[in-house]
Amino acid sequence: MNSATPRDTPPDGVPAIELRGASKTFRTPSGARHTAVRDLDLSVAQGEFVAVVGPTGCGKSTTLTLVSGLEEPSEGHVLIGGEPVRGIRPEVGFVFQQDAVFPWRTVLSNVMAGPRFRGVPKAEARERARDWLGRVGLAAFADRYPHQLSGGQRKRVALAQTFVNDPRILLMDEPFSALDVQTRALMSDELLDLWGGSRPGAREDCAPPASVVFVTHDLEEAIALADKVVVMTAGPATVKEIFPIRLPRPRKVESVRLEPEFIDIYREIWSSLGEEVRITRERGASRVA
Ligand SMILES: Nc1ncnc2c1ncn2[C@@H]1O[C@H](COP(=O)(O)OP(=O)(O)OP(=O)(O)O)[C@@H](O)[C@H]1O
Repeated sequence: MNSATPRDTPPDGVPAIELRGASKTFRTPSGARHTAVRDLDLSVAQGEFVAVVGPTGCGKSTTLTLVSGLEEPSEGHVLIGGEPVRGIRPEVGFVFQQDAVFPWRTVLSNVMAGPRFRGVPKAEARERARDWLGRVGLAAFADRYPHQLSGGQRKRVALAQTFVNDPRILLMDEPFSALDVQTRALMSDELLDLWGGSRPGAREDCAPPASVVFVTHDLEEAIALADKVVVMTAGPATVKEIFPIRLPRPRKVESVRLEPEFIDIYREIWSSLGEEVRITRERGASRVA
């Protein structure tokens, strides 16, 4: 990460993100109440990479929305660095499935937009944007417009757009799910490089890595990327089980998934997750019937 903007990190031992008994109930258009998340306890340590998996519609995105400050919990607490979340915070970065680009701006201008919005002078913002475009392999594409890029290249722009702001917290909601399988694996490796490039011992001049919450439907992706995998229950979501992933880093997703240890942990997590997927399917079937 860019060492030009040192970030405030919470004191040692304070979790980067904490949800305590968090619940979220929405009012639907018909006026009914729908609980998306209930009594959720989750803690993400500083610099930790946490993947969240759960059946479709269970409440994973809602959980991210609570951490982002876009929504407030109906009950319970959401803390960042030990402080209650009130609104969107500048140290939080997002990457979603959809691209969040200005179609009328060049790639460089899109990557500069975040720092400019945060008050960074134009020349410095341009220099930082160029640096990050280089790191994501798009130095030669700075003057292109988003529609002139492939899906994988647009995702790289999204990563540059996010990392250029030096986020302390990184929230990712199925960021690679629209990509083909090979591009997806490549992007996962690139994400790990960008995130872990500043891990202690790797580059001592840089800030510690961001704390990541990565929502995905893909259990292989979750295990390959994360330090721990959180399995959510069928909706309303709460934490069912947490599995530490002790596969060594640095990892390459295509090779790590062939390790016997990977296959063992996959089986173990799937026996927990599969049950929730079945419950969700059965509910869907009984609603249709
Ligand atoms: N603003 C809202 N108003 C009403 N209901 C909502 C709102 N946002 C989400 N929901 C409902 O809350 C539940 C959880 O939604 P959420 O998007 O968090 O699930 P998810 O696990 O991310 O789903 P998926 O895996 O399909 O992406 C769903 O039933 C959804 O319809």
